[in-house]
Amino acid sequence: MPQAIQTAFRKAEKRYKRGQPPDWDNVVDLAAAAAANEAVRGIQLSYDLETPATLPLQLFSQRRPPAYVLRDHPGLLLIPNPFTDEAQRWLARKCLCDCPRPPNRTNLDAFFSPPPESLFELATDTEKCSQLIANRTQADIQQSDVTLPKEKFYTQPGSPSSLLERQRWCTLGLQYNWTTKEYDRGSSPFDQELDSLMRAIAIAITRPDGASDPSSGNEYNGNLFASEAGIVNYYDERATMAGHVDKTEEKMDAPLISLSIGLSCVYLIGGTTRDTEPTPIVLHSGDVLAMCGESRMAYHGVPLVLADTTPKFLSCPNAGINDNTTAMYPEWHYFAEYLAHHRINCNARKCS
Ligand SMILES: O=C(O)CCC(=O)C(=O)O
Ligand SMILES: [Fe+2]
Repeated sequence: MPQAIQTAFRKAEKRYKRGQPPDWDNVVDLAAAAAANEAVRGIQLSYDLETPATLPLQLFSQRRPPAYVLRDHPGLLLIPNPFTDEAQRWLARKCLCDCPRPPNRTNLDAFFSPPPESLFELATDTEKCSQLIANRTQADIQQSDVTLPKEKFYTQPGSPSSLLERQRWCTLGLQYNWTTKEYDRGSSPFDQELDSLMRAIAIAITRPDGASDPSSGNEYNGNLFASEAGIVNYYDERATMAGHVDKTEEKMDAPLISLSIGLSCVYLIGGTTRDTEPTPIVLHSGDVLAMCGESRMAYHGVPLVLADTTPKFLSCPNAGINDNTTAMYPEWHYFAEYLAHHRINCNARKCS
């Protein structure tokens, strides 16, 4: 048996494998019993979560929402859903329509010529939904250094909805180059509204000057934060993300800020090697997770997405009927259908 199989992280991933009864012992679920769980400790945010004036809606339902750190994972900070329902709908739209389009890249770019619109918009536009998107030639694919999957799907033109099912990630801002394993400089601007949201979080989690108790494990001054690179991950109910460390950024002192929308999942946070026993956490729609300080170097992954867990204000076809988003999204039922069966994760990093 290869060594990797036996690590504590790998064993935990197997405990949450889909299709078997999950092992809920010791799972940290802040929505269920935060105070009762010894593995977590409540902390006070040092600054208010303030909606940036440039954004078209109220993002946060509280200025100082409860926040938590984990006893065994210094620097990992969790804010259970601080967002208004309207803000979650706005974020979902951003991640589905604005982010996965050129010049940002997606996992499908190696196989299909990316259209100017997002696949979600094409798949839900009654006039455009049946158009086919051209696949790349075998020569293009060989040049791009990716292995052509065995599936026949990747060798013929695809409909927007069939491609949307296989859209797994898009990159934001500086684009990660999988060949050189570095970021390409100045490749595309980071969405300004998303950046201002991420900055608002970075500021709120900053430790106050001179505080003697480094309670959050975050030493970084959030006023210096800027989202330079990021990823939007799209998970269907079967998707997982294997344990890894995000360490390609030149400097790792700034927090990595990560948001969840849609289905809940089990998230594993471990240590700097796979041999550290990870702690399983349930992440729900709207939860904010910040990997600060030493947790920035920690193994983490998503072994399980939990079906039937999307909140009604996202999965109900006429959600938001009474708020400002009605005008923005008259066709919410398309989003509702997607979000009922997917989890979206959007994360931002400062690299320099
Ligand atoms: O989906 C998540 O919560 C984790 C995503 C992640 O670790 C990454 O994109 O590097
Ligand atoms: Fe990651």
